[in-house]
Amino acid sequence: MDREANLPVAPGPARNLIRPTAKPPDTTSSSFSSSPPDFLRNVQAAFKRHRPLGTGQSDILRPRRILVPQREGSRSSASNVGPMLDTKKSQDVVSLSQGHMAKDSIVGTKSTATVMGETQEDASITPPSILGTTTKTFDESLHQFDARRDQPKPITDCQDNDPMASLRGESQDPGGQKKEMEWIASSQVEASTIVNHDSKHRNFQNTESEISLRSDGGITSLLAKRTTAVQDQLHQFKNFLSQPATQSSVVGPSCATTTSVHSTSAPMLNLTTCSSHLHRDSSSHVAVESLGDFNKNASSASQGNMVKLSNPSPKDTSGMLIGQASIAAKASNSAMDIRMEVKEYDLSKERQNRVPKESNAPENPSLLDDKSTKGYAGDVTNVQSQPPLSKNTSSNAKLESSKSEKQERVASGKGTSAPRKRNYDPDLFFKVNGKLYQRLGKIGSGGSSEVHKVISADCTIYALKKIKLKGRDYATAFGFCQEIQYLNKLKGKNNIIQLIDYEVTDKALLQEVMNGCMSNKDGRVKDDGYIYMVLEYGEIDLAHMLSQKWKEMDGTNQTMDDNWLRFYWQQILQAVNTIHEERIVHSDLKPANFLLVKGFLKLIDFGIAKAIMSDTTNIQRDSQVGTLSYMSPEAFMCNENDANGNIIKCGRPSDIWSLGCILYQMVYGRTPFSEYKTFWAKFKVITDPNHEIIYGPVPNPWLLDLMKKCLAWDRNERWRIPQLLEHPFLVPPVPPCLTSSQEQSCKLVRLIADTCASDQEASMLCCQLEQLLREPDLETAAQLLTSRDQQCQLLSQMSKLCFQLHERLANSTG
Ligand SMILES: Nc1ncnc2c1ncn2[C@@H]1O[C@H](COP(=O)(O)OP(=O)(O)OP(=O)(O)O)[C@@H](O)[C@H]1O
Repeated sequence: MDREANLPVAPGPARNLIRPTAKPPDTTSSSFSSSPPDFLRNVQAAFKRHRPLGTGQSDILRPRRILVPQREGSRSSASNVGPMLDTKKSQDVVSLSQGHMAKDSIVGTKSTATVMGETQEDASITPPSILGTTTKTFDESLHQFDARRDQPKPITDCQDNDPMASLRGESQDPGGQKKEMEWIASSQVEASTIVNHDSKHRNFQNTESEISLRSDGGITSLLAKRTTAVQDQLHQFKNFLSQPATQSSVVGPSCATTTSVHSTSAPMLNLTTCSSHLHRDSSSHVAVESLGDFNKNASSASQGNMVKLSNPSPKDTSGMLIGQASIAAKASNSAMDIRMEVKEYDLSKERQNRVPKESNAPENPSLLDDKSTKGYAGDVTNVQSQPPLSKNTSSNAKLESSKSEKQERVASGKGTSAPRKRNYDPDLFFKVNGKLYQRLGKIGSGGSSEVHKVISADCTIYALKKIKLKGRDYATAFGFCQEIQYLNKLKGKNNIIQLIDYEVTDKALLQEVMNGCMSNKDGRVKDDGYIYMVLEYGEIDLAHMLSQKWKEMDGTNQTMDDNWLRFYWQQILQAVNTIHEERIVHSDLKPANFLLVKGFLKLIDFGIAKAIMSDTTNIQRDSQVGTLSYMSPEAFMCNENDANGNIIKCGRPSDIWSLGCILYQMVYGRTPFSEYKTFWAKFKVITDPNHEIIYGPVPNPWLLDLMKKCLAWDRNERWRIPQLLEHPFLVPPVPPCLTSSQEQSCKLVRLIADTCASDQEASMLCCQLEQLLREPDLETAAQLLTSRDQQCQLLSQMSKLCFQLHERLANSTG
């Protein structure tokens, strides 16, 4: 299904827009300049873009993209949070290898991903700031823990009765009473591992673990036997938190909006998110709620399936109970619909509220530690710790992990005897250039990569793009590395997503890219190499913003608000202008590649961008690239000969066409060729110079003109961005003072328009006529008085419009 097909359709008459009629593709004619064999060759080559790993390789050095019929819908839906929706997944990304016949063809099928406000996973979590000293203190605490953990501890199998108890927040003390969990931080655990127990397949996308930090001094041991696994956890936290924190001031004292995740992505609440409740309902939902709601929810939580977590008092120095709880193996992936909610709360207020409540807590750390040690009778590991909230804050903390895989490892003794190769769990963390980033959930996956939401040690949320190199041919890997180059080049440009850090594990490959040459053109990357890119995090992409906007307007008579359009269109233009000025052609412009970061659109995904050589204004691509619905005619025919025998090249105008498609979609809720469903139909109609794009009526004729300026079939006729930025739609001309006769004429036309308001086409004609009367020519008004031709042209335009209007009205009344 077309990506745009997922978008809400603008109601035709209600919006006073004429929907372009779905014209069946003309299968008999094509303007494509190739001869028939060439045509076939092109088309076959077009299908060759998908190169699964391990297939035959090319000796031509080129970056390639693969056709992605359907992307995984990792972004879950919900209603109440600003969503980050993965509309992009539903798009066809097509790369057409030029001049190569391919046996295997991939039809540009479209995904059926729903895009209408369906996710809330990506609502940003804004953690509270952490003082550097806090981190240090926490680190010290971990050291203390490290010292103690080596001492033998009795292991009690207190969990066997109910392995879910911990997850649900039920600790089973000797009296059998359930205890509340006072403070929790959750981390991911492999749901699929839990469910399937497939030791080979360690796909942690569907996982979630919980690490809960308890300040409840009365909690008895739940998890004592997993001391070694706990050590792993602590090591990870220790490493994570001991990383230099440079940007903690970025985040404010209030933390976290709401996050909801389904099984494919499981964002975790980091330790510094302070306080939360973990709620798991009977249908396997896990929710983390704010402390602000703690009391409110206490009663319901105590009725079974809720784990409550709260921020310890700042003065409360306490021990850290660490353990792991296994998640019941009976849970299935499909049933594992994990939902975490972290609601914003005011940390200082929270502290004020909590202090009296916890006034009974021992203030002497040693006392508490002592008590903890005694109280848990060696069943648990106690750590005198200060939580990372403030330097005066500490907690009884209990870390729980429900990673059954790890438990197995620990149980089998491997965890303790095997030498530790890594000091972090790769399932919970990414390490880029020595810095750890904790996984919060998978944002999505592109044709070649997967992108994760992560949090750094200084509590900043980033997007981490991970590209697997193994098995890819070197040319492709080379292309991936080039994205880094472009992003480096675009550093500091505020309308381009910023690359914070990166690592290419295959250093030789990166070196070659940086040197601009590639020695190993043949062969595939054998080593288990990856590219990691730490990027600014975008909250929502334009595709989903659009779908939301249309959804809001659904059922109303409104048309797309001109000011909304102007606001974002200008940002889109400026972003693309930035790269064009740097002589970079993006080649895959589409709404999904514009991300909203702190209220402004930024351009992403330079995976197939190309630099324009200094001696030419166009680039000759080795492959044709883009996403079908936004691909320019020349992108389909790249490197072919045009009617004049010139080689067709893709340059900046190709991006302008894509921008025209985006604007069209912003105005009408669908792309210009959305009615042509198959690759073939699109190919044919887009490459046909005689095909007329149908524009529905719009209240502002400048808007119509703007779309036409971008979607001119002839690339030389398309406007460039500097012109577009000055277009009257963005910079409306001061309305001229009309003469009385002009005013009279306009009134007359408006009268006619009023009488035929239900006839959209007639309304549009009236609109255009009035525009001509008000300001005769959109482009050459200045020349009008001096050019007889222009005057004649204007008159003929007017008479043409009058004639059409006359015909229209005559037909409708007849
Ligand atoms: N910085 C970011 N912040 C938030 N989400 C991001 C970020 N970068 C990428 N994404 C999301 O991750 C997904 C894939 O990203 P991206 O487009 O960069 O990958 P790709 O492999 O190049 O995709 P494709 O080539 O298929 O367009 C998209 O859904 C995109 O919205």
